[in-house]
Amino acid sequence: MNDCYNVPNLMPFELAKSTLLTNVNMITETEFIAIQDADQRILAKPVTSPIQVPAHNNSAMDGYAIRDDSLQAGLTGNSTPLKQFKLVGISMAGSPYKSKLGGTELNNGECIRIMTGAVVPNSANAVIMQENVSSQINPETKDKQITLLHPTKYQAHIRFAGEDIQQGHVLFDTGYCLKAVDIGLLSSLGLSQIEVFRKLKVAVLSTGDELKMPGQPLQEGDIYESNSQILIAMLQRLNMSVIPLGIIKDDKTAITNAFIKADQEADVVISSGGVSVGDADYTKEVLSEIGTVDFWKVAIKPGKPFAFGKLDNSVFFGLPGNPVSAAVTFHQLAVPALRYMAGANATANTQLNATTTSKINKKAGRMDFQRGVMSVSEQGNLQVTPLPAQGSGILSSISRANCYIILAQENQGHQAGDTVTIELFDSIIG
Ligand SMILES: Nc1nc2c(c(=O)[nH]1)N[C@H]1C(S)=C(S)[C@@H](COP(=O)(O)OP(=O)(O)OC[C@H]3O[C@@H](n4cnc5c(N)ncnc54)[C@H](O)[C@@H]3O)O[C@H]1N2
Ligand code: MOO
Repeated sequence: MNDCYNVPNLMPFELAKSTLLTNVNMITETEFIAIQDADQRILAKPVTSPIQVPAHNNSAMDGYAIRDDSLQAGLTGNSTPLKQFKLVGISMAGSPYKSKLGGTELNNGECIRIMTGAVVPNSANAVIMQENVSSQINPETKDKQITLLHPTKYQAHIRFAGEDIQQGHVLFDTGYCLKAVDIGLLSSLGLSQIEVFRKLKVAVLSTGDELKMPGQPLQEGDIYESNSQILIAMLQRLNMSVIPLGIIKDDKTAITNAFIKADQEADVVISSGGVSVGDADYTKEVLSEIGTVDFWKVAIKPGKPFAFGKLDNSVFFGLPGNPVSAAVTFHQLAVPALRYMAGANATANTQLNATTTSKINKKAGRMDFQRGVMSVSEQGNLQVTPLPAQGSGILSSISRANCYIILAQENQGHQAGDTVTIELFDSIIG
């Protein structure tokens, strides 16, 4: 029975997480990059808008910009239907209206043809969709004119200069992690480069004599390596520079040499396996000999034998070998620290209440991150189905999950129908 209730010296999860954050440093080096390369990069300086957006009043519709001095703010439908306007010119996107004499404004009773996005003259006080007018030649003056088929509102369909972003406005603070639409926003401000923190360099290695890379034949007792594949994928989603160091044998000298090499190349070294108390578990021993162990063993399940420490130049995370334990400890403990080191603002994953559809087994002693499938019941309520296989070696179970069921350290399980806390998988693990 692997019951750790009576095992002393297990650090509570929240304390482990906060200890990690207070024992790592944020990188200071920054670089200028093209905005096309800025997705998921972390800002090293706030971004302030150099211009106002939109730069000019412009039309939200294809149609006609009119000047009707009887239109007023706050009144609706106050332009008489069948009112007529003399057509004096055209404003296209990128080519504003100019009269034959070079004027850019309208007189009362005049209109121009206008396209979506084209500059609206300051003197115009509404844009009319072309579907809502008829156009004809004035029989007396022979001028081209339009007739409004419906009343219009004051300033209808005009997008105003600066209504999106004011010049000088701080759009993003230091530590903001840019996403795809933000790149478009930066481009809309005319910014071609931004200053970001350089990428964090993270070395990943797996320890274990039994481990083989996919593609190699398995001898008796061997298994295919999976932890580093999970970690590398998550690090890539975090947009960090990964240094893959492969599989290291359960040999103290080999592990020592691998840790020293990793420390020379990376800001962070992450190993998995060999961190428990078995005869071939050298991770913690080597860490204490060539670096320091800040803490070892956390009161969480899966992932109890998690080690955190420092090497000469880098921070060290020793993850347990069981694949689910490695994935969960990386996600729950290492990721917040890595994000902080990379310069990113803290984020919290979404936690919700849900009804469990089946019994949840749990002994007091360690905080559980059970794996579940969140869904919406026929009645429209949030529910969670705990996955039947919660073993820390069962990868297929976490692969099917879309959330954690979070059970506090002293919690002793639940009956079907109870309300539990779930945490939705984020884009790093999910
Ligand atoms: N006497 C005790 N034994 C164990 C304890 C304990 O407290 N006392 N803790 C258990 C818990 S909890 C965990 S978690 C594991 C963690 O052990 P290690 O970190 O030393 O991991 P290993 O023994 O090296 O491997 C465990 C398991 O995982 C497989 N593995 C390892 N690396 C990989 C990899 N890269 N890819 C896929 N699978 C991997 C390995 O073959 C083992 O099956 O210790 C318990 N024991
Ligand atoms: O219970 Mo271990 O912590 O298997 O992951």
